[in-house]
Amino acid sequence: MHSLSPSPAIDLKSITRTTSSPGLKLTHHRVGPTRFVIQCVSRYESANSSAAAPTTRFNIAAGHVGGARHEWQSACAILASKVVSQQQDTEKSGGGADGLSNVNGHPTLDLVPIKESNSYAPLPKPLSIADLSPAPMHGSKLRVAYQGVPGAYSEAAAGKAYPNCEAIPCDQFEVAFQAVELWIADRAVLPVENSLGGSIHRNYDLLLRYRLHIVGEVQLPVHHCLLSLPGVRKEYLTRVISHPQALSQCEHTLTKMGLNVAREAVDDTAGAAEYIATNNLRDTAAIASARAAELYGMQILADGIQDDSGNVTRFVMLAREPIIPRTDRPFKTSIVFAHDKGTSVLFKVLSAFAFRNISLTKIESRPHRNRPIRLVDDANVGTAKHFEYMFYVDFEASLAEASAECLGGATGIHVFFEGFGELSHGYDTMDPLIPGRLKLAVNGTDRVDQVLAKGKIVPYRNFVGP
Ligand SMILES: O=C(O)C(=O)C[C@]1(C(=O)O)C=C[C@@H](O)C=C1
Repeated sequence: MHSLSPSPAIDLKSITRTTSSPGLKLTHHRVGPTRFVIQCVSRYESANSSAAAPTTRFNIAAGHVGGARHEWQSACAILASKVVSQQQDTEKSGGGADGLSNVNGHPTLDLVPIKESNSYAPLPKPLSIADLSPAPMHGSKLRVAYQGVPGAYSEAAAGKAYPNCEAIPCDQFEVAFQAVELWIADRAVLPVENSLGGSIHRNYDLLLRYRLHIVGEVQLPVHHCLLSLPGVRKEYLTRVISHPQALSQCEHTLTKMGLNVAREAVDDTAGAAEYIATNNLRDTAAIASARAAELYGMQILADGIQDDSGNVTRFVMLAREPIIPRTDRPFKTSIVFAHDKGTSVLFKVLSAFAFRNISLTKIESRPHRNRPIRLVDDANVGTAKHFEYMFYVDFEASLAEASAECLGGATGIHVFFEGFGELSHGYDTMDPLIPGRLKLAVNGTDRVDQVLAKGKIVPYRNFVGP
């Protein structure tokens, strides 16, 4: 599996255009093969080095839920100035233009002409009021980032969440977060859990690192197919590749089909199909959607191979701005907290919800990044007694409702965040209280708002079923 770790910051480096893989034989022409690739530098933040680490490709093929590629080009207007300034930095530092003008063998998309070193650098385009509105910046379509390539379930989820949007594929979850933060995309739609495979922890962790807000959710029934190159029979297969969630969602069915062959994890389901088509692999099958079969010229060897016909994935819709909590319709709210007394007081915290008749719809725990282990002998040193966690809780109430608003105040328990990771990317604990931040009280005496501004709250839009 291709992943970024540990938590690199990604800077835009260049924008290039590629054409479809030469080996790929498409049997149709629905998807134009041009793809824009934003190349990023992953800056690994270690104590002794801020050196640029290996580059990360940021794939953006425009508009597969709708929208034309040239619109994407204009959508990059603001980014273009950043690209150019970074190019010039590189040139100044002796890096030359090679790495930028020829990335992975692909010619650069010259969005902005590169000037001679003695000419004026292009000034950044000033933001206009339109740039600051939550509406799409360029053109009429909302641009929605998702992880994967066209044909991925996440692309379908983006289309379900925002019909007629321009879906923007990203090669990693983190890139989708970055795309929204950098205004390349207006929204991101990312999976957080599946009814068979469980939570997608990576996205829970990323929610804490980035300043995006959950503004809604969609549920997508996931119907898997087993795909191979045309003419390939099941008996020829030595390997099945797919996204790890998809592999786990089909495990029993594959075994029942007698496919006791190697399983290999790749970044996304449709990417697995694309990989097989590109490399003409006749011994490998992919688990992916029927749409991926169509896009990459694959045959469907078996349909509906998920272990449970009710296989559903829940995706969150992310935006730069939170929605304002209201009471005119049912709301769902999501919070994440750690407790200074540790995990042992979890029951007390949760009882605050029970006392107010607020239903919890999900609780998820993740390791506490800053204090993963609590030492609890007399001096609070010595033997590790238990692990510490952060808790993600979804509950059915709007923060505008009195019951939820006074939630923290009534717990009498000090619930707070201790800065998570890089504050520049995560939540600034010194931020003033803004709508959408949890108001939790501290033992009745402290200034509630100030302390509770440390809590992160991400309200959902009204929850509507699948
Ligand atoms: O690979 C894809 O097609 C995805 O959209 C990713 C993903 C996931 O991350 O869980 C989404 C839905 C399915 O459950 C399987 C995979």
